[in-house]
Amino acid sequence: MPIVYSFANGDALSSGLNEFVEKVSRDAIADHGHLSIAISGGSLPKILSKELAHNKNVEFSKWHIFWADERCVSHTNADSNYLEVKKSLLDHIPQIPQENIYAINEKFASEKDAERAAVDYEEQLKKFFKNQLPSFDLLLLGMGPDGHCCSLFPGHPLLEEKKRLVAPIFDSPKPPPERITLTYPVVNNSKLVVFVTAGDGKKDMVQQIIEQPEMDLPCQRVKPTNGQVYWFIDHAAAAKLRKESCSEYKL
Ligand SMILES: O=C(O)[C@H](O)[C@@H](O)[C@H](O)[C@H](O)COP(=O)(O)O
Repeated sequence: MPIVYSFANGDALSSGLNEFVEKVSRDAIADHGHLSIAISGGSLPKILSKELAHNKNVEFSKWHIFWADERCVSHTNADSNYLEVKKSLLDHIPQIPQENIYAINEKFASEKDAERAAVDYEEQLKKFFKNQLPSFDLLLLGMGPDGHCCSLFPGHPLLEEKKRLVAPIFDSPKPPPERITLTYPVVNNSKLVVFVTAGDGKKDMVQQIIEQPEMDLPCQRVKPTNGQVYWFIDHAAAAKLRKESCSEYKL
């Protein structure tokens, strides 16, 4: 069962998330010397970085940063998830070694060659995870208004992908159409998955995902084999949830 934390507003949400990520980072570094983290696009990078970008208690030099999904555009294009994380987070944290930042191959992305970009990104994962099925310490995901996460959209054949670690998508209903995405075998091998979403526009979908598990929406397929799912949301996004669906926030 996912654990849902609802915060009074956007600032409180960023603050709770910052504390949580600091703890996950400390625990992972104490356990195996680094934190492997994958981050989605959308509104997440801004919510995440608001406090985290200035957090002096995090050993960022031990971070390895990946993307949960990425759009096939150049690194300087406004649609780039890499650019968004760079601007909001990485540019403020010089301690993260450049070689620990695993962006999509810019050549393939600029050429909109999602197939080669996906193969290349899968190679990056295999290298880092020493040919084992990747198991991120922390996967941070947004939730789309249709219940998608990463670039895994309702009814799309990619929901059934079992072999590839990273898959191309050419017909994303959310623009731009060409993207790459982690697949469920990787998503569900993560140690922790945290969904982050905010705002009134998300309240119906949050309610369906948390309280109507039979709907089989992409976010509901996120069930890590050996990991926990958390939802960090604001009161506006939680407005239609029953009180019992939310837990009291504690570290
Ligand atoms: O690159 C992307 O488009 C995504 O990674 C996508 O999965 C996003 O996280 C959700 O669509 C939520 O986006 P919002 O938080 O902006 O609604």
